[in-house]
Amino acid sequence: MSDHQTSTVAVLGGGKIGEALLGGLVAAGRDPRSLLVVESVAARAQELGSRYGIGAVDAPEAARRADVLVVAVKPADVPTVLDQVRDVLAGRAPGQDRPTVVSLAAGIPTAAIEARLPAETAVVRVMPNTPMLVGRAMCVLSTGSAAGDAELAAAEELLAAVGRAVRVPEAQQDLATALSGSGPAYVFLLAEAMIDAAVALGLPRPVATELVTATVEGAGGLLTTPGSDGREGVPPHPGLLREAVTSPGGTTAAALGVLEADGLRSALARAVTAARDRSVALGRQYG
Ligand SMILES: NC(=O)C1=CN([C@@H]2O[C@H](COP(=O)(O)OP(=O)(O)OC[C@H]3O[C@@H](n4cnc5c(N)ncnc54)[C@H](O)[C@@H]3O)[C@@H](O)[C@H]2O)C=CC1
Ligand SMILES: O=C(O)[C@@H]1CCC=N1
Repeated sequence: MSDHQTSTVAVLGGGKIGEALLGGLVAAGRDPRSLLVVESVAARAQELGSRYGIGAVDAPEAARRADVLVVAVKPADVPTVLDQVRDVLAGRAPGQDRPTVVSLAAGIPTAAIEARLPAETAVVRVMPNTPMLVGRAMCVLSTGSAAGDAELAAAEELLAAVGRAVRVPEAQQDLATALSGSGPAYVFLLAEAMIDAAVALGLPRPVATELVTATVEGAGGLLTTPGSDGREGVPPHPGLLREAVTSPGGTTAAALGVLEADGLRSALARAVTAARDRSVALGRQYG
């Protein structure tokens, strides 16, 4: 990969996560002329072009021009899209010239991607999440067999522009997918349910929405601010933050009693397990 200021990043698949990456990079100040999108729905490619000033090309052209080739299609479409770039990649020498392939696809192991590409292609598997669009991504990275420190560091640097990036052993990727990849949806469902509950009790929807979204943002701020639970040198503990809200005999205790009795905690445990298992199954099916 060449220097990040001049490198070309091509995204294969301009859907929800492709847009989150492209839009997030542009919002972070990256020159849109260094970004390309490959999108099979022409109207969608046009939409991304007018929204972010990004050029649309076909897959072989992307493979010719890219320093980083991002795979952002559904797991079922990964084999097709890799087949579309394989011959061009084979014509570029591994190492400095051949692009690093960064896959965002849930469940698909690096070994399965490598098997569809020319030998020695550097592959980095990443599980991002949609807050990338607003520079608040959690990206979890692992390397394939041909990706060295340089490729991993370059991928990390690219993704650090749109949020946080951490390395994990690939064996942890399915669980990371269930936590941070799918996790925003759990929070959105919680927010939606809280808003609907308040509306049912008579609060106007715009007021309920403002109260809930500010509460989620504020709670996130406490969870991520060192020392917010009164302790120094360790990350804030969610349980201590929750205790601080819960007055003896008060309103929060009344609410938490219902949530515990209705099994919220065990439902979340089963939900994360189901997401992890689905990630493993996607890898078996399409990897
Ligand atoms: N949506 C999310 O929150 C996250 C998604 N992912 C992963 O990102 C990948 C994409 O997911 P989404 O963006 O949600 O899906 P999506 O369906 O919104 O986007 C996929 C896009 O790829 C396009 N496409 C399909 N085949 C193509 C081809 N051969 N050439 C060019 N374009 C093609 C489709 O037209 C579509 O616009 C999946 O593998 C998913 O597991 C990972 C983390 C989070
Ligand atoms: O639902 C999915 O399969 C993708 C992966 C993580 C978030 N969305």
